[in-house]
Amino acid sequence: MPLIETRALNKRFGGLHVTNNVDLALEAGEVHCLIGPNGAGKSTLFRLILGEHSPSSGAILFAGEDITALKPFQRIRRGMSVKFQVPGIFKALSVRQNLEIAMQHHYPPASLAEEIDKLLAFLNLSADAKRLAGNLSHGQKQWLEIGMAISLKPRLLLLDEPTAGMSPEETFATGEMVQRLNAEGMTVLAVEHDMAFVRQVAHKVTVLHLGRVFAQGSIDEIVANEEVAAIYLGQTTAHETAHEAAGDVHA
Ligand SMILES: Nc1ncnc2c1ncn2[C@@H]1O[C@H](COP(=O)(O)OP(=O)(O)OP(=O)(O)O)[C@@H](O)[C@H]1O
Repeated sequence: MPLIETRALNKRFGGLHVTNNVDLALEAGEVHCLIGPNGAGKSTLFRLILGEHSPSSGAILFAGEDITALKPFQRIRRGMSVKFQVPGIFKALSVRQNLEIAMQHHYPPASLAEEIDKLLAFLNLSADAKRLAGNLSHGQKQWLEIGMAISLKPRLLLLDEPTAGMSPEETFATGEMVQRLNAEGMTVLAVEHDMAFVRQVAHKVTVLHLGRVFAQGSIDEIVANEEVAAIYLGQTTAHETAHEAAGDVHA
């Protein structure tokens, strides 16, 4: 049984058909990346899964249970969590205080400090625990936000362009975090434009185009798909990436 599944999901904004009959299923333990050109409907699909939009028709199932009518907080309670692109951290508080706010009602006082220490280490933020969140680098702010999203140990983590604005090194470190979370059993759905990140983490890739599922498969299948290249990656990039995947350094 998939952990999260959309069935014939549709969303219309007036005359605009933004989500068109989308069937998407993630098995527990999967890292799945959602890609597609601007305006393809990625954010809308995300918000439907999270319950911030209600679909025009279709259903969403979480661990087999129909959650289509549930509010976002009810979905979060069942084990979903999201990190949006714009950090929602408290800039005037320290890194540690930010995590305390996210975690204080969910851990007994005796173990809270230790849990926060573990999370800080995971986020590569131990040395920055006392700094004001507003003074962190862009990448560190994103990691703190990821920390707040994973602090309650969700079963499904939704990431909206987690590496936007990051350096290649920060992007790679973020990919490692996702891999470690996944190794501990977390299922991850990420909207992402950075193909290096997608290649690093994705077990499966879905390409959305004009609100529909346009293609689905492994990253190698996706970059080798010429129709995908035509709508999204650009012919040259796709061919180069396909050659790289084949180990052809002269491409
Ligand atoms: N609340 C809304 N009302 C009307 N139209 C909307 C609304 N939200 C999104 N749209 C439209 O739906 C289409 C898909 O938008 P969406 O943001 O889901 O795409 P996206 O794939 O996430 O794009 P990007 O990569 O640029 O973020 C766009 O044409 C957008 O203008």
